[in-house]
Formats: sequence, structure tokens, C-alpha cells
Amino acid sequence: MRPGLPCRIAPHRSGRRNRPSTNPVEKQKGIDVPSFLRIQDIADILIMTLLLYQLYSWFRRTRAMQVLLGLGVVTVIYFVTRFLGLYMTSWVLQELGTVLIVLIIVVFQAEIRQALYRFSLMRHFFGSRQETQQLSRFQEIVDTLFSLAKKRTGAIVVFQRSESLVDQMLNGVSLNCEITPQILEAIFYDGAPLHDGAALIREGKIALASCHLPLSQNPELPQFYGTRHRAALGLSERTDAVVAVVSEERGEVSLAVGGELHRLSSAGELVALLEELILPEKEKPRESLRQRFFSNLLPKTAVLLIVIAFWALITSRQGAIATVTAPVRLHGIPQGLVLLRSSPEEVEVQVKSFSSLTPTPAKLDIAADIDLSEVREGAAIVRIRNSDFKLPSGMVVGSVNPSSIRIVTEKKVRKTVPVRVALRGRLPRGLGAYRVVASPDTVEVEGPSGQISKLEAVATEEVDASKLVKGKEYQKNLLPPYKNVTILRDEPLVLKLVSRRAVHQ
Ligand SMILES: Nc1ncnc2c1ncn2[C@@H]1O[C@H](COP(=O)(O)OP(=O)(O)OP(=O)(O)O)[C@@H](O)[C@H]1O
Repeated sequence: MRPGLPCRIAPHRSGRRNRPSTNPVEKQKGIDVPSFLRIQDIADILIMTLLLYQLYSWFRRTRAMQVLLGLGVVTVIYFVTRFLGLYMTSWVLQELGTVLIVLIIVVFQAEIRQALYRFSLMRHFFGSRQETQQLSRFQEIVDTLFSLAKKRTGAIVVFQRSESLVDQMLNGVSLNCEITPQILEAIFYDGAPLHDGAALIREGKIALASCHLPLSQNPELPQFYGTRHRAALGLSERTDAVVAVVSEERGEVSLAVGGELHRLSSAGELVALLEELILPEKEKPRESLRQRFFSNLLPKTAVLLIVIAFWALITSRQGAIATVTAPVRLHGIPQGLVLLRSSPEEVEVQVKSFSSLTPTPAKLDIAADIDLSEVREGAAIVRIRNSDFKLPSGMVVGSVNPSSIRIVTEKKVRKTVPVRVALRGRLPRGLGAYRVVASPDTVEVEGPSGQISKLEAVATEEVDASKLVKGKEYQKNLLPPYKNVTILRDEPLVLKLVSRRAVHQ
């Protein structure tokens, strides 16, 4: 929630290329909803719905969800107050939103890290490999859990799946030993040093024991469940781990998955569940796209409606119209033509922004980029189209004044003309028999046929004749005779004194 306060276009500042006109902003009366829905808008809504739903499913049963809901309510109130023009209230809410976001980041670091981890595609490459779980061990583990239940010995066994549990399982003792009923019983034996806390099964081994898990804050959990069950549930809310828990008090076995606790009546039921949940993805019957689409319809619809409401609110804000002065940039003139004149050099363009997310028109580098590739020789009027202005999404051109430009083009020709050495003053005494010559003494020029036909010579930069010395060479550039005439030579010419007699010979 960080859109800025209602924007106004800055008054004219000299030196800017796009200058708002003297009456820069005219606020439209009433609400201005775009009359059509573009493909980009639908994509916009769908992408946000997908992201928001994903966010919802990650945080669904965590403490962070309550805070996110609170933040959502503040955001809605902010938009309403802004829409109604309550500037002070909306400003306070905006600042509050910033503080809340910082607080959320600080308080829910672990949840955010886990959510980002889930989001990261890299985990598919670097995540632990659940394929190595040894399915044959399930029966042994489950039998041990039910045997512990019979003896009223409490236990928590965590089965890691694809997500890392490093941030969630704290203070564990590293074992990395084989899974056997004897070791499992020894770990959870009441009075044994590691019996408090949870054991972690990872890659077919007992990786850790006596781990501390995050507790669930779920208020709907019945009172008779104590911290052991809350710990199992807490981990399953934050990660994709499957957690089996044995109750010391009631002698029952339960399984926590995805923030839900299931009581199990038989060992067979638990084995089947574990196999289904921990089996490698490829061996599982895949959910069809249709099934995935239609599952959890209620929250999905709610998220979609929220996104549509926000989208409408953002895009239907009072449309701002601004008139800016944009330079005319001409390009694509055909090879055989030269542009002699064009006018005007700037046009007034009325830009309309639909969304509060778009920048103010005055801050944009707007120019009319006009393509001249279709023009023919002579005078022509070229219409300026709205597509000649490159504007960000959410902005359209209202009108352009004038709506066309006048241009004059002429055929481009080439000609070879003599070089004239531009001398200032006289040659030093004693050099009367000499004259200054250029090498080469002709040069090729290109330009509009009218100017080229009149052109008889091209002059060099001026040379002070009194300073010339016999036998020395001087480098000088040629001066373009007209604006549209190009001299087809990049290097400077060489000037030197040559005896008149030698020249005549
Ligand atoms: N955060 C935790 N992480 C892992 N294990 C925990 C955690 N908190 C408590 N435990 C385990 O739970 C035991 C206490 O269980 P408690 O009686 O409070 O829960 P319960 O859900 O009622 O379980 P039970 O039905 O077995 O009595 C502790 O001795 C410890 O082994």
C-alpha cells in the first residue's frame, strides 16, 4: 500500500522538454472508467489473483494471516478515504501502512523466509530428495508409533518432504542413524535424554532428535490438545512436512498435514496416508488441471473478487488530463530525398491517464516520432497519429494540436565541385611567384538538387596568407555551403605553397 498522494502536474519550468501548457491540468468531472477491457488488464487481474491466492495458501493458518488480514482492512479503508478525497486520513493510513509493513517483516521473518523458499524454483534443484525415503520403513515406523501409543509414551516424528525445515526445527541433536524400532523407542523412552521434542526423518534416516517445533496458534484446536499436538500442527502449518504425533495421555496416534490434525484408528490407515503423502511425485496419480482449478473454489472466488475490486478502484480514479508540449522528431526519410523544411517543430498533445499508477504526463519524455518513409518529393502534409507517441500503459493521447505537419523534400543529388582556398591577407614578401593550392582540389557533395545545381565551389576554413611558409603543409577543413548539403569527405585537405610556374606547367 504505497501509492503516492493524489498527483498534480508541476508548473512550467524552463529547460524542460515537455512543458505543461499554461492551464496544465483539467480534472475530469465524475468517474472515468475505461470503456474497454484490454488483454493486458485481464492478464493483470489473473496474475494478481494467482499471487494473492498463493500468498493466502502459504499464510492461511499462520499468525501472519491475522496481521495480513488487518493490513488488508487498512488498505481498503485507505483507498476508500482517498477516493472520497479525505487527504489527511488517507495520508495517516498510508504512513501507518508503511510502519505495518516494516513490522510484519520484522515479526514474521521466519514465515516470510519459508514463503520465499516455497516460491523459489531453485528448491526443485537443491531441495532435499524425498525420493530417498525408504517406503519399506513406513510399516516399521508406524508399528513402533502404535506400540509407543499402547505404552502411553508420547512422541513426535517429523517426515521431511520437499521444503527445508532448518529454520523451523530448533535445538535438535544430530543423529543421522538408521531407522529401527529399537532406536525410535530408545529416543522417546520416558526419561531418556532425547525424549523431549521431535525426531526428524530425512532421506531414510533419523536425522535429528529432541527438536523444538513452532507452536500452532489455531484457536479452534480442542483444549485437550496440549503443546505436543500444537507443536506438530504448528510445523505442518508452516511447511509441507508430515508430522506423526503419539499422545501420552490418550494413547492415540494422529497425523498433522497442511495445518490439519487427523486422528488415526489403525496402523494400516497411517501407512497408507504416509505412502500417499511421501511417495515421489512421479508415482502419484496427478491431479488434473480441471481438478486443481475447481478445488478451493470459495477462497479463489473471494480473492478474484478482491483483485477485481482493487483493479477497478485503481483504474477508475478520476482521470487526469494534461496538455504537454512535445517536440516533433522526424525519421525514416527515403534514401533519394532530402528534407528541406518542416513545421511546426513542437506540437501540443493532450494526454489522459486512467490510473493512479501511471506517472504524471509532465514527467514523461513525450515526443511525436513521425515516420517519413512514405513521403514523395515536394511539399506534403503528414498527419500525426496517436501511435506516434510512446506512452506507458494506462495513458492515451486525447488530441494533438496541430494534427499534422508540413514538410518540403527535394531529390538528393551528388556533384563534384572545385575547392576554393579562402585566403585572408597577402602572402609574405618574396613569395609573389607562389600561390596556395589544395590537395585534392575537388570534392564530392550531396544535397537537394536545387542547391547543388547552384553550387560552384566549396570553400576551406580561412587561412592567414601572411603566416604561410614555403615548403610547409597545412591541414584545413571544408565549410558546408548550405545546411542541407553534405561534403562527402571526412579528412581535412592539405594546403601548400606552389610556384605559379609549376602550376602552369
Ligand atoms: N515446541 C515443542 N516442540 C516439540 N515438542 C514439544 C514442544 N512443546 C512440547 N513438546 C513435547 O510435548 C510434551 C508436552 O506435552 P503436552 O502434555 O503438553 O501435550 P499434549 O498435546 O497434551 O500431549 P499428550 O497428549 O501426549 O499429553 C513435552 O514434554 C515435549 O516432549
